[in-house]
Amino acid sequence: MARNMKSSTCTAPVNIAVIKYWGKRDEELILPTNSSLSVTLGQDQLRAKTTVAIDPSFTEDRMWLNGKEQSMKSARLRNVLREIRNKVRKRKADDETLSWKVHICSENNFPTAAGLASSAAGYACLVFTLSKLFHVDGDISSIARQGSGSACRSVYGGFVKWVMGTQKDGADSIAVQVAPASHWPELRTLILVVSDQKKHTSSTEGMQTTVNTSQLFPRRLLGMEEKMEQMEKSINEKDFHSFAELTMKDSNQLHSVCLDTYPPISYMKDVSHQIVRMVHCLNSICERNIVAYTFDAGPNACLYLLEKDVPRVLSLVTTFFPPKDNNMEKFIQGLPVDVLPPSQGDLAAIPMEKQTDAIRYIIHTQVGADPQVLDNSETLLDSQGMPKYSIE
Ligand SMILES: Nc1ncnc2c1ncn2[C@@H]1O[C@H](COP(=O)(O)OP(=O)(O)OP(=O)(O)O)[C@@H](O)[C@H]1O
Ligand SMILES: C[C@@](O)(CCOP(=O)(O)OP(=O)(O)O)CC(=O)O
Repeated sequence: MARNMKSSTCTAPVNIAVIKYWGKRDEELILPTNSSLSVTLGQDQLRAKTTVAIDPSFTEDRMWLNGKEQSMKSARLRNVLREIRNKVRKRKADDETLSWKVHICSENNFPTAAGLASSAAGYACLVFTLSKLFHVDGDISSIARQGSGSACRSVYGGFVKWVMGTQKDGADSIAVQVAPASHWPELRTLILVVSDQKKHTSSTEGMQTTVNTSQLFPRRLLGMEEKMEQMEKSINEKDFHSFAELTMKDSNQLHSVCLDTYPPISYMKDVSHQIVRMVHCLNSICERNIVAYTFDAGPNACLYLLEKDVPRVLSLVTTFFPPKDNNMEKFIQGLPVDVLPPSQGDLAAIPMEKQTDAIRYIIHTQVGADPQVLDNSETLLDSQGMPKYSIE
């Protein structure tokens, strides 16, 4: 009987980098070879939700993800739990809860392990929830980092940089908020989901092969600090044109070093390249950048743009990449938007073939807030500390 059970339930957001993290200098501690910067996305559309419970009667640490029990053998999971318990021990060496086992239950409101940064939201959520349950104060990004590098940026909302740091133990490799979500409320994101299948080469494996084999990679590292400064400036000044240019160039460079990796890694598909073409054609008609693309370790495009340009960009996306059934309500998920037919001028200036069913669906979202603590009524675990909903 779980009599003394204490629990906490929280949510955490996804983040999509505009200056990408790619490469580690320490695999165990997850220390990067360059600093990176991301935009945290809205949790109504993309979030992980996690309940963690502790009780003296639990006999082992257990975890369920999306209704399925997970192995606790994962080194990253164990590292995160160890780091939280170390913080509790530092505060009070004989804290009785240190010997209590944890039950973790988590679910994502979007596809897991499909190139939509579920590991970032998932580990940030786990660490944030553990920190609330164990009353751990101070920086928690360096703990989330040890779950998945990009997770450290999901512990804050708005615009977040992960400072690579120089210390061997990683103490200074932490995430810092550059600006809150309220700084640039007009910024929007359209995630064009080309595939939500598991990717062929994981980010972890791909970046290590790049570090070991790419001759272009050291050249990339030389320019990173300057790019970080330029990106921070473009965000502080809300200079969309520069923000977009830096974002697209960094994505292109990441995928170039992936191709320069041996054997080569190619995450983008034909449709990804068509999206790139469409964006450049549109920006060229406008004589300035009104939309930017960025691609992570998969073919899905993440477009950044301003609210006023969403209808125009969506009219082109839905014209060139329409869904099979023409059901726009199902096709465009998230923030509401009116889809209008494209202008004749835009159509004439963008010489592209229509490709039906190449994009599966679109998620329309905006810059989002910090992780959130939820009310106890939102718990995913029952009074015995077992998942409330169906488990496989
Ligand atoms: N809510 C969650 N809580 C804890 N761990 C999670 C959660 N969601 C995902 N994970 C962990 O992240 C793994 C998926 O990470 P993976 O890098 O393969 O995919 P992704 O993060 O969705 O894609 P990408 O990193 O390319 O954006 C899962 O197998 C699980 O270990
Ligand atoms: C392309 C990226 O999304 C790579 C993310 O890599 P991960 O954070 O998933 O890798 P690990 O630290 O090995 O877990 C770029 C980014 O998010 O900055």
